[in-house]
Formats: sequence, C-alpha cells, structure tokens
Amino acid sequence: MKGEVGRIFGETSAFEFEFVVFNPRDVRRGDYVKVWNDVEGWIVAYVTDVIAKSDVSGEDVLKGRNVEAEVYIAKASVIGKRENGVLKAPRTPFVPGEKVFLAEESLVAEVLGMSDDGVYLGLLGDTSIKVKLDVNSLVQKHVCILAKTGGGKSYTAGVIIEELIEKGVPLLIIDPHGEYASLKQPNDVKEEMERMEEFGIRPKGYSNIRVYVPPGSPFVDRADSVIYLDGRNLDAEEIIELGNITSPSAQALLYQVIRELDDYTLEDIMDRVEEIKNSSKSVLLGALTKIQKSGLFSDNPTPIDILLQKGRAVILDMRGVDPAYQDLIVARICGKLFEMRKREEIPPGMIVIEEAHNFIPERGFGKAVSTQILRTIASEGRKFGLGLMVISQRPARVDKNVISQCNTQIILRLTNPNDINAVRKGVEGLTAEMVEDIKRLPPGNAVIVSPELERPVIVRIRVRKSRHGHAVEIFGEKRGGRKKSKSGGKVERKEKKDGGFLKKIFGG
Ligand SMILES: Nc1ncnc2c1ncn2[C@@H]1O[C@H](COP(=O)(O)OP(=O)(O)OP(=O)(O)O)[C@@H](O)[C@H]1O
Repeated sequence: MKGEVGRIFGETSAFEFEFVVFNPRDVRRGDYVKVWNDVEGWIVAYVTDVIAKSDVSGEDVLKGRNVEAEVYIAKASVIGKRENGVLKAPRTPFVPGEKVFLAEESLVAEVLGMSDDGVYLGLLGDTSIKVKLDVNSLVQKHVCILAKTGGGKSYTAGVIIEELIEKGVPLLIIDPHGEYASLKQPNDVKEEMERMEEFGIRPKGYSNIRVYVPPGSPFVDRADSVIYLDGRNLDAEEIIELGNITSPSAQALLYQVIRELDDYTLEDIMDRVEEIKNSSKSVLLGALTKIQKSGLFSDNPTPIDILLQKGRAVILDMRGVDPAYQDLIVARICGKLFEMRKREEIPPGMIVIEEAHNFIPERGFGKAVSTQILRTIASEGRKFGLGLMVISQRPARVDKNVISQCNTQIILRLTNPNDINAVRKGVEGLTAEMVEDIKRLPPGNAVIVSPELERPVIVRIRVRKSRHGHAVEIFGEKRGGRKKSKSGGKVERKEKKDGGFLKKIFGG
C-alpha cells in the first residue's frame, strides 16, 4: 500500500468528499485514491479537482504579506468497490478524519471493470493500466470518435482499426482524404517509436488491406483496384445530385421518365428522354451524359461482398472525388452491404465513416443521399452484426440520433461551444468536470465513455503500430472543407452484456 496522502475533512456523503492534501506533488486531478469505509471496506474515488487555499486577503497581498502556509484541498467523486463482479457504491458517508491513500493500479483496474482482453486503446490517465474494450460490443454497438481538427481523430481511428484487423474483423473504411492506406507500412516516426515500449507494442504494417478508388480518381495508379457500381435503378434524387440538375423543369422531366420505367439503366432513361418533346430535354440529357461519362456505373459492377471480407480491411480512397459522387457511392455500398448482412451473405463487420458530418448531417446542416441508410444501420445494424465507426470534427453537425446510438464514445479535444454542447447533450454519463477536461485535452488524450467501463475515463491513446497517414490537400480542397451537399458519473451496476442475438461474433 502506498503511503497516506491526505485526510478527509468537513461535510462528507457516500458520493463525494474533500480531503486535505499533505503534499501537493502527491495528489493531482485525475488521480485515483482509496479510503476505508467502516461498513464497506476499501472504496475507490476519483480526484476531480485540487485547489489551494490560504488566509491571505487581497489587502495582505497589496501590503506585501506572503503566503506562509497554503492548504491544498482535493475534491473526490466516489466510484465504489467491486463485489462478486459488480460495482457497489457505499451507502454510508465517509468519516471525517479518515486517511486517504493513492489507490493501487490493480485495485483501480478491478473497480473500473478493466478487461485483460479486447481492443487495446491506450493507458488510463497517468497510470500504466491498459484500457481494453470488448471487441463485440465495440463493433456491434457502434463507436464514434469526435475531436476538433488536429485533435487526433484519424490517429485514434487508426489505433482501433489496427486492433480490429488483428482480430480479423472485416472492415470497410470510407476515406475521403486518403489517410488510411499508410496502415500497410510500419510506423517509423522516431518519437513515436520511442514511446512504443511504454505502451508495450512494436511497429507493424498490415498486408491484408486493399485500396479501392472510384474511376477517374487522380490516385488510380496507387490503388489496388477501381470500384464500379451497378447503375440500375438510380432514383431521381440521386441523379439530380450527381448531375447537379438545378432546373425545376429538367427535374420534373426526370421524375416523369423514371415513373414510366420499371427496371432501368441510365441509358434507358436517356433513350426515353430522347423520345419526349420537352424544352428541358437537352439540359437533362447533358447531365445524364456527364454521369454516364464518369465511368462509375458499369454493366460489370464490382461485387459488393468483396468489400466486407473476413481478415481483410478495404479502404475506399475518395480523395479528389466530387462530393456528390462520394455521397452516392457511400449510400449505394452501405445499402447493399446492409441488405447482404441481413441475409447473412457477408460476415459481420464494421464500416468506418470519416468526415461523418458530410454523410449523416444533422438536420439543418445539409442533405446527403447516404443519410437514410446510415441512420438505419446506426439503429438496426447491431441486430445484424454490422457496426459503424463514426468520425467527425463537427459533432454538432452530425445527426444526433446517430451519435447517441454509438455505445462507445471517444472524445478528444473540442473547443467549439456548439460541438461541446452537442457532446454534453448526446453523451450519457459525462460529468461537468469531464466536459471541462475535454476543452483542455492534450493531443492523443481522450475521454472514453463505454458500457464496458463503470465511468468515463481519460485515456492516453497508444501510439500507432503502423504509419499514420496525414490528410493531403487536393486541388485546393481544404482538409474537411468539402462543399456542402445539396441535396452521472453515478455509480451503477455494470450493464449486462447483450445476450440473445448479440452473441459473441469475434473472438477475443
Ligand atoms: N495517440 C497519439 N500519439 C501520438 N501522436 C498523436 C496521437 N494522436 C494524435 N497524434 C498526433 O497529432 C496529429 C494530429 O492527429 P490526427 O491527424 O489524427 O488529427 P485529426 O483530428 O484527424 O485532424 P484532422 O481533422 O486535421 O484530420 C498526428 O499527426 C499525430 O502526430
């Protein structure tokens, strides 16, 4: 047992207490302490704040009187103790005068419900406790990663992707900025390699990765393959968005033609439009020809099942691709994958969506054809073993229902008040202190909220085993600057793991 670091004083309750800190170097915000409770035994608490007090008044300071003996007071929020695998909160207050000790790491890990197995994210606070989350819960019940630009979102997503690849989870990564192909190479950044021992990892590149690009991508030569979609039965909204058809009469003509057709291709629409006498005919034909010439739609489309395969991660690199096309590609692929997963034609897996605010925008922040299917996967995917990893730098602009469907929430530094507000409202169990922490998190540190953990925790995300790919500017398109598409900390029983349909799909 480490030595006594303070003593409880003043008014206490079963949920919180204050203690005088003997040496301010021993106790800091974010530390875990333990206290003896006469009825319950050792109880673990979290230090939410440390303040310094003195009897020196403003007048004293002006007269030049110095602080002789300041007192340090720590505020602690009670977590509890684990009994028969269940976290129990004390029901009697702590006795003023009781000694406070720093809690041993093994006790903290036990009380917080840390698992020895799972997706290894990093180390808890200032400790060397490994934070690992259950792979099935993480994948099937969705995860979101939220942070301001440069806060470490794609780095953290890369860490989780490495872990999921190692566990054989099929992954499809929607990569609007070409940041993920570098997973193929081992990390060779000197400063990061120097920190690998601290995290107990080694550099590693992943070979079971395939990079696909849409036709016309400026990066075709660096891709493993080109993706082609089945262009049958595109609906009018999709064609309007792809062709940027703004003329109401051309839109009306399109709706009219599609109503008349049954099972149709783009060419069938064009043939029918040719036959009709209408002043908007040439505008519509021009737009349809442009879509046809994009080459995205083919009679010999890429089989969708190869995008979600056991032991493989597929990256859809959409750098330099028109946002309307990105949106449609995501909508079509995710729609097909969801249908196939429902029929169990593909294995359970996860779809990673970078720049999620562009594909699942909150109402009032634009429209995207991919929104509907992604909402459906967020609400129903868990029943069928299809998970989402939602990544965004603008939480306030992502559909709030989708964020609240994510059972694991990883929040790195945020500073925009609207984004902080969105997180405060959408993330259950965040305390006011945690919200303050989020505004000040250093890069690579995250607040993690998960049903696997008894309370939100701050984690130092581990360094990457593979190389982190930085976003690249394409044709003056700024990072994240995609044009708008038109178109209580309360102690509770640990949540019972889902039985029934949510059986363990991935080992480990
Ligand atoms: N856990 C970490 N360990 C070490 N370095 C990290 C960590 N997380 C982030 N970084 C550093 O911070 C930088 C920014 O991280 P990242 O590229 O993930 O930010 P981002 O939030 O995705 O930004 P953007 O919105 O611009 O894409 C990285 O290049 C990396 O150097």
